[in-house]
Amino acid sequence: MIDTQTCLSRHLHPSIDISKWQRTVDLMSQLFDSACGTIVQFRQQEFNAVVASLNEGNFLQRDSSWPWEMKSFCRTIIETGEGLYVRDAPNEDKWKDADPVKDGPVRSYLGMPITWPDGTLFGTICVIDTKSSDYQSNQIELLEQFRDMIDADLRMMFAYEEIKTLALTDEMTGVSNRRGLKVLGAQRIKDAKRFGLSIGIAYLDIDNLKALNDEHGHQAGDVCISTLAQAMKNCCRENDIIARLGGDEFVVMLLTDTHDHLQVLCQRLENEFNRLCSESDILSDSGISYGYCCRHGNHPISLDTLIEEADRSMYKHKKAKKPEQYDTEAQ
Ligand SMILES: Nc1nc2c(ncn2[C@@H]2O[C@H](COP(=O)(O)OP(=O)(O)OP(=O)(O)O)[C@@H](O)[C@H]2O)c(=O)[nH]1
Repeated sequence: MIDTQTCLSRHLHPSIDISKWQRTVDLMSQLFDSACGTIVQFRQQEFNAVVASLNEGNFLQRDSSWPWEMKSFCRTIIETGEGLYVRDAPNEDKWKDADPVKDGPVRSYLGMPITWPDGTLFGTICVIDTKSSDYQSNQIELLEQFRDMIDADLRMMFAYEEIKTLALTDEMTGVSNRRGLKVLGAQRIKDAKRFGLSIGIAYLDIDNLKALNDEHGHQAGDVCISTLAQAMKNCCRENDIIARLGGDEFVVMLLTDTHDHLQVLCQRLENEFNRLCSESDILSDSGISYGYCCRHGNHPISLDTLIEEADRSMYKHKKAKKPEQYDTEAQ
């Protein structure tokens, strides 16, 4: 999901062509013969100009901000959710004492609300001038067209994030899938190096899931898999990456400063899984095997190698639990 509180002028979104927004506001100032065309985001009690027209004489710059508390035209649009046209602000009782008029150059304002696809307000698109104005209805319609274009871009941004989430998330459990782990994990490896920490991988595998499927049906197996995901969500920190690699195999990737931390975490995960399973008749005999590995961020190592190592460590644990089965298989 998209964070609608992210400042778009400082954190450009890959789905948005900001040069198109810039061209739009430049055109606005030309077509309205105005001092300023701008697209403004409202977030965290603050207004921020995502783009501002580059014409000479524009008093507003990209990334300029002003607070909600200030009496501003954009604030009125956010409060009412409707467009606003003020032709001659110094001569209108309601506007003559507004800060941009009283202490600033603003004489005329035409603005419309821009809406996120979930219905909340993104901000405004506006034409601001240092002289009074008398725009015609087709000019107002033109601004509505520009507004619709920006609304459509925001819909695209939502869709992009939704598709990205779907591509990187395991549908059944809501944790990352293997692709998600690769994308998020690459950043964690960089972080480990930068902060002088170690990367830890814990590898978890459900015991005897096949038998559970055979005895109680595939749905019971699904519940068991989801229960392990839940146990991991309950025990891990927000910054840890939880991923389902496939089937009944999961990993947690985390930054840590001690190897011992991983043993403690795995033990906690096992206890939590057992606790959740003990609440269900079908899952009461379920268990997990785990293994882990840890490498300092300064030692270049691939995520795949770390996962393989943690998998081998898990395999040892599993083999120790049921040596007969694994020794027979090896022969
Ligand atoms: N219900 C369910 N079963 C799955 C899913 N994905 C994989 N499985 C089954 O989970 C089983 C996992 O196999 P293994 O890990 O090799 O075997 P296991 O029975 O868990 O035995 P050990 O790991 O040796 O303890 C297989 O029978 C798969 O068919 C799933 O999404 N849902």
